[in-house]
Amino acid sequence: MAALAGCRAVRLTAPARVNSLKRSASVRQSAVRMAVPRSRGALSVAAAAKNYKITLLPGDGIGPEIMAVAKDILVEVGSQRDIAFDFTECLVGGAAIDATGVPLPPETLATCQASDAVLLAAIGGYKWDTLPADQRPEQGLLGLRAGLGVFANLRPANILPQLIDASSLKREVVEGTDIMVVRELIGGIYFGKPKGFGTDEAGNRTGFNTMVYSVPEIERIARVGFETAKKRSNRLCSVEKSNVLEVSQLWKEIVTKVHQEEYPEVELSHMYVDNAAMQIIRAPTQFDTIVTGNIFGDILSDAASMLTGSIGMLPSAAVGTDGPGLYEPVHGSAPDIAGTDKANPLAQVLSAAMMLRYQFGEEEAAAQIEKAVNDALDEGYRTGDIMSSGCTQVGCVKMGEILMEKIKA
Ligand SMILES: NC(=O)c1ccc[n+]([C@@H]2O[C@H](COP(=O)([O-])OP(=O)(O)OC[C@H]3O[C@@H](n4cnc5c(N)ncnc54)[C@H](O)[C@@H]3O)[C@@H](O)[C@H]2O)c1
Ligand SMILES: CC(C)[C@H](C(=O)O)[C@@H](O)C(=O)O
Ligand SMILES: [Mg+2]
Repeated sequence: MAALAGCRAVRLTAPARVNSLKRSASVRQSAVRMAVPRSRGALSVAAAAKNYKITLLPGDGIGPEIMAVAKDILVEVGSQRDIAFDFTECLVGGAAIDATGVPLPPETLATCQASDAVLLAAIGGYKWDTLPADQRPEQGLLGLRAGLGVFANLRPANILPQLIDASSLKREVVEGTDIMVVRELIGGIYFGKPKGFGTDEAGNRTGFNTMVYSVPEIERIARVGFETAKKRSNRLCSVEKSNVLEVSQLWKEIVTKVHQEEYPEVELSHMYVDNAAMQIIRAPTQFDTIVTGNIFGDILSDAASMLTGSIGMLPSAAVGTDGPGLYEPVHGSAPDIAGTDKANPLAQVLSAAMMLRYQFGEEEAAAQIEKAVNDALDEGYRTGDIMSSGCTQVGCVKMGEILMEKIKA
């Protein structure tokens, strides 16, 4: 491909297999029809049975360290399964600001939009913290989510038995936790207008944002919530603040309508967000699937992450009705440990597994990666954030090597 400013093509192709029939292009799938891959190409013969175009966005802080691990794992799994990945690395966030002056260069967005999936690490850091809000690295991430139309963010928080002792809560509280937060990702207070700074009648400076949702925006995320719940234990909890906010009153009304008209078989409950934050800590196993708005989902998914031992364990998938999804850890760029080889790469690696499963329907490849993670934990390997007594502490690079051994075994 032609070199784009801020983007670098890295072609990593699996060994040739002559005479193999293949879907020549990659497969995509929609948010709601996640289990049903849709072929975009005709049958033909080529080097690898499948070829997926992936944009890699290492970003800032620990991003490049954890992305390196995930990329190596993908290449190895791909070569074992006759899958070729065409990787293109692009700049986003602070790295893009430094190189181009903006957090989301047009080349980066165009490359992401033209790919089959986007794997992001994290953006942000101290260096850019003093920039005006509209020029910060975080705007790159918001622009990317909006530009890809990925309105549904699936953030699973399930406790792995090996990590129960790494949770800050008691074993009997967290054991059995398996929550899926379905967070609306491209609306609500993050994107509502008007927003900005002003002056009130008394001459005081003000800052303001608008939390707004339209009926179609609520309907589409509600459907993802119900579909997700149906594939799990058929229970959906809609979280809002309808005792105070009009936007939440509409949210509750529309979720209830979609339930009655389209998903009466799913058990629906409603909860105020402040209570939900408390209940997630008090008794997390009461939750199965949660559907909520942008900012509430941001906060609740960080809270849920600590049930599992560390935010360094939690992957996520952001999907729209069609086109490339965005796969990223729930955590940020962890500037406090960047460059020290202390980062836990597992959320990034598990995000790559989610990409294989949700975007491409590569269930076996995804499960192979998840098993490698499980095996490494079973053998007692831990990064610092999930360390418990009796385990072996390793850095990011070493954890990557251990995963690679498991994948190759
Ligand atoms: N999706 C994203 O790119 C994303 C998400 C959240 C925050 N951020 C940005 O990241 C920067 C730092 O934000 P923050 O400190 O509030 O949140 P953070 O998630 O980066 O870090 C919070 C704490 O968790 C630890 N941590 C996070 N990920 C870890 C990992 N993989 N392994 C080990 N420890 C890990 C960090 O060391 C830190 O102590 C900010 O600029 C913020 O805007 C980006
Ligand atoms: C960095 C920030 C814009 C982002 C968000 O608020 O969505 C982050 O906290 C997340 O959870 O992905
Ligand atoms: Mg967050």
